[in-house]
Amino acid sequence: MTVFDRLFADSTLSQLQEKDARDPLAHKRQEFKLPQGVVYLDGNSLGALPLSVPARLAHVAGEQWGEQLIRSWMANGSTSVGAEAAQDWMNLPDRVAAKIAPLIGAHAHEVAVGDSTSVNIFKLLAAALHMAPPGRRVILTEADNFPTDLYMAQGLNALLGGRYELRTVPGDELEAHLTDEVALTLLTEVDYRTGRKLDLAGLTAAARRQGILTIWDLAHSAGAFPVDLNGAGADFAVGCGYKFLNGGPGAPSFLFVAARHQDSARAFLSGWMGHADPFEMAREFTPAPGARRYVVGTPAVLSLSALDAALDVFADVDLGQLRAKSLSLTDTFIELMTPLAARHPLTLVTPHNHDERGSQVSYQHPQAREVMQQLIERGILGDFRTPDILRFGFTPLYHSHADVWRAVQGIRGVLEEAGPA
Ligand SMILES: Cc1ncc(COP(=O)(O)O)c(C=O)c1O
Ligand SMILES: Nc1c(O)cccc1C(=O)C[C@H](N)C(=O)O
Repeated sequence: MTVFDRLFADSTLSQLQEKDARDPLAHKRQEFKLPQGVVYLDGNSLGALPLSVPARLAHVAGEQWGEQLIRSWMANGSTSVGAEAAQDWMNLPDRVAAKIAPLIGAHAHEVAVGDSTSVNIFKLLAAALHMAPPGRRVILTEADNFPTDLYMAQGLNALLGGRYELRTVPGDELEAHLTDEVALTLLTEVDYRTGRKLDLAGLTAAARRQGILTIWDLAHSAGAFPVDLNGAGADFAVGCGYKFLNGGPGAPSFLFVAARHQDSARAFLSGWMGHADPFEMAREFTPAPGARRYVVGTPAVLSLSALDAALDVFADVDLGQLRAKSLSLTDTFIELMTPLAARHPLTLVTPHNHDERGSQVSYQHPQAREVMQQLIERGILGDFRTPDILRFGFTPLYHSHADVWRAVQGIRGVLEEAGPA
C-alpha cells in the first residue's frame, strides 16, 4: 500500500473518527443544519444555519411584528422612551453587542452592532483620522487587504480632499513601516485569500510605541478563535456577523471602540439611534453612552434577531477548545492533502506555523476556478478567489475530522480524474 493509498484507507478514517469521539466540541454540530451529502467548507464566507434561528425569526415576525406591532420597540408597549422603559427592539443592538464582546476581548460598552463591515470601517477610519496627531498623513494597510477595506479608505480620503497617503505594503513588511508618519493602521487579522494570521498583539504593541492608532478587521477571526482586543491594547476593530458568528446572510456587523477613546472618537455618522435619548427628538446630537453612539439608524431587527439567536451557540463554548479544534482540523487537512500536492499542481499558501494560521486552508492551482466548480458539483463546498486560489474554511463548531477526510476524498477524485500533473 503506497503512502498515498494509506492516507485514504478506511483505517485512516477510523483513526479520525476516534479523534472525533474524543472531541469536546463534537456535540455542538447538533445545533446546526448541515445538508446531507455536502461537506460545507465555506463558513468563512457564510456560516451554517444555527437550528435556533428559524424559530426565533418566526416569533419576531409573527408575534412581535405581527401581533405587537409598534409596541415591540419597547417591552412596556409604549413608544415614548421613559427612563424606566425596559426596551426590547430598541436595545436589541446592545444585547447582541454584549454577546459578541467576550468573543473579542472587549467590554459590552465598547461594542456596537449594526450596518455592514464596510460602513463600520468608514465610521472608524473617520473617527481615528480625526483623532490622529496633526501632520500624520499615512494610512498603512496591506496591498492584499480585502478590497472593501481599501475602497473605504480611498473613498474617505477623497472626501477629505486626498490629504492622506494610503500606503499599501506586503504583510511581512508592515512592522518596518510603523513610523511617525503613520496616522493609523487598517489591517485584517486573517487574510481572506491565504488564511495567514497576522500577529495582532505584536503589531498593535509596535504601532502604539509609535503613537499609531490601530483598526483591526476581524471578519475571519471573531468566532473562529479567541481574540483579545483589550489585552493587545487595540484601539478599534470591526467584524462580520455572517461568517464564523453564523448570523445569516447580510447579518449586521460589529465595531469596537476602546473605552479610552470613546469621548474623542467622534461618531461622524451621528444618527438618531446613536443619540442619548432618540425619542427626545432634540435638534442637536448628544451621543449615547459608550459604543451605542456608533449605532446610526433604525436597527435591522429581523437580521439582529437571527444574529442574537446564533450567538447563543457560543454561550457554553471554551474558546481555547475552539482554537485547538480549528488547528486540529486544518492540520489534518494539510496532512491528507500533502500526497495530492505531490502529484498535482497544488501549492499550499496557508502557513504551517499555527501562530500564523486562521481557520482556513488555501491552495494555488492553475485551474482553481474549474476545480472548485467540479468540487461544488460533488458536494465539497469550498470557494474560489482570484487569481488562482482554492479556499477551504473550517468551522470548529460544526466540522469533524471525518468531514476533512471526506473533503480530501472528493478533491482526490476531481484531481485524479484530471490525471497527475
Ligand atoms: C476581511 C473582510 N472585510 C470585510 C468584508 C465584507 O464586508 P461587508 O460585510 O461590508 O460586505 C469581508 C467579506 O465579506 C472580508 O473578508
Ligand atoms: N461577504 C460575502 C458576501 O456578502 C456575499 C458573497 C460572498 C462573500 C464573501 O465570501 C466575501 C468574503 N469576505 C471573502 O472572504 O471573500
